[in-house]
Amino acid sequence: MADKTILRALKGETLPTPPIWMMRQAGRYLPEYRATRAQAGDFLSLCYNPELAAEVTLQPIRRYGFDAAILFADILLLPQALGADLWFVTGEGPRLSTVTTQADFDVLKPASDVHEVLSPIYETVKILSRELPAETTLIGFAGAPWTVATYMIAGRGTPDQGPAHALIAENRPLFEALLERLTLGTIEYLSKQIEAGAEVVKLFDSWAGSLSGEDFDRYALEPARRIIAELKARHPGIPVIAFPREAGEKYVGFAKATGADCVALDNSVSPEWAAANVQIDGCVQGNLASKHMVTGGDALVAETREIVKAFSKGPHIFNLGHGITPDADPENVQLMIDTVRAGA
Ligand SMILES: Cc1c2[nH]c(c1CCC(=O)O)Cc1[nH]c(c(CCC(=O)O)c1C)Cc1[nH]c(c(CCC(=O)O)c1C)Cc1[nH]c(c(C)c1CCC(=O)O)C2
Repeated sequence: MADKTILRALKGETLPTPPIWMMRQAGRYLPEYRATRAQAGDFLSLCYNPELAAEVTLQPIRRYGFDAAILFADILLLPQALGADLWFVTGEGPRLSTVTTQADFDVLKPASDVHEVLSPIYETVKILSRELPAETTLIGFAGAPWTVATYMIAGRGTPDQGPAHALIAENRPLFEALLERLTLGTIEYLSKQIEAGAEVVKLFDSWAGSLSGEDFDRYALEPARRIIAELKARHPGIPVIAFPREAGEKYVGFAKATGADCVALDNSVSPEWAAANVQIDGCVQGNLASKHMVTGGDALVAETREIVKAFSKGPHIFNLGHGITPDADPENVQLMIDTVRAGA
């Protein structure tokens, strides 16, 4: 069988129509997701139930025929596997026990111990690799160490990642020890996802944009480089997508410096700029503003066409610039897909 379209794009092939999938494609905007989540009880129970997690992963594939499915899980399961407490407050978001002192750090488990908690996730991957259509690529993922550290240090999401920056200023060795534990844990976690059947893995560094200068290189770029090098040593040829969200100018050269096969772009950079400055090095993914999934109409169509056209001279995977939101209209998703597949 010819390679799946996403794998071809990741190898650097320019396709007549870009393959497409969507961040958070299994999510609350879909009535079938809300029904399965209710059946599971709550979000974390859904993540740790392999049958139901596989079911929600498959829902957007059945409804839309996306070219890729992304494993249904969360970036905060790794801290939980390292021993942090994790819970979700409805309407607010995640809460974790915090790591701000050496004593907090000392109770965390070693990276090699994460599999006990995470084994249901590997089971979900196994189910999916059996049940997905032959043409659909299975993407595994993890949070990048910096982004996961920001949640572990603050115990919640923060607008400016202030607590993590404060820890860097006050106790850099402790911050770096936490980042190191997360780097090793991420390698373990993604390695097992690949062994279970993930064909591509993606590193989500949602808060990379709050790092600047040398801190960006040390805490966003360098951990990504190490994780990618180790994964490729263990699993030769495994493609990796890196998403240093809101990296701006730092998107330039990021793939070369880290060994990533593809850089995912948020919608704060224009597709014309990114084609000239980032896609020259290889595959890019992105970058339609997710607000169009709420507002739809002519603006959605025009913007989608512009992105397809801007990236048409090189390898491109169509996606949003960030996750789809719960208030999105499922019909707008169909309109985006139809527009991409109709060509620019
Ligand atoms: C920062 C972050 C998290 N999780 C994730 C990130 C990085 C990407 C990003 O910036 O969006 C990544 C993530 N979260 C989820 C996935 C599954 C795969 C996918 O569909 O893309 C992925 C890849 C499911 C989820 N993760 C979460 C949901 C919603 C939970 C629900 O059903 O109530 C889903 C579908 C919950 C979650 N999980 C997290 C937050 C802040 C929240 C609450 C915010 C919200 O409610 O949207 C942490």
